[in-house]
Amino acid sequence: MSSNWNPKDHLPQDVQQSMVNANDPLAFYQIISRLKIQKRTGWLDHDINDCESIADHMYRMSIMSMLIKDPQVNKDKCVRIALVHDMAESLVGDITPFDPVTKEEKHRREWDTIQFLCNEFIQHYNKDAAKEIMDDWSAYEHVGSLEARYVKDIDKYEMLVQCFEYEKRLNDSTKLKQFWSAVNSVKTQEIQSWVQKLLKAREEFFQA
Ligand SMILES: Nc1nc2c(ncn2[C@H]2C[C@H](O)[C@@H](COP(=O)(O)O)O2)c(=O)[nH]1
Ligand SMILES: [Mn+2]
Repeated sequence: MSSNWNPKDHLPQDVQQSMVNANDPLAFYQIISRLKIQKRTGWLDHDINDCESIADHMYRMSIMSMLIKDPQVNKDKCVRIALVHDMAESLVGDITPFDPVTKEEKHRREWDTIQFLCNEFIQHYNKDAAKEIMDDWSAYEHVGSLEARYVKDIDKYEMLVQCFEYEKRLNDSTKLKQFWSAVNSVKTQEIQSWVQKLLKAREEFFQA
């Protein structure tokens, strides 16, 4: 059953729709600044309070996308998809698979939010950019292209690299074990090869 959750109710205090100015994209930039501040819930739920932000996660994903070797893949498209895929979390927040929000409700909130950002903010300044961002976000959400498939895999891989970094800091290979089930979600051969190398590095670290 969907709630009455609405993106308009979650705008930052200093940003209102009334501030939208066709010649100034500032209001949108103030909304997405939330991504730089909002920490990733999965780590907070495991008491890692000085953890990465949503923007940190998307930044490293975009760099990882630049290193894809598969000649069939448009890497620039992957970089774009990586940079927009969690943009709706600026208003929705970072919902984990363990939060009491159904997949359908999470999708509805994120879909309503990306539409809101594109139609009520970005479009007034740059119509083409609004369409491109909407298309790139939708490609990720529906895994609508080979590029989206790679970015879905890199989303999980980046999380696992971050997980290993926290495990090394804590010198603990059990506290964050839950995250490693994501290994099975990685479908492309190239990113799966990155995952296997990561698993080997983790095994060696905790065997030493
Ligand atoms: N507690 C867990 N949290 C998890 C797990 N897998 C992902 N997550 C977290 C990571 C993010 O905070 C959030 C969603 O990430 P997206 O990049 O997909 O938006 O969910 C897990 O196994 N356990
Ligand atoms: Mn993500």
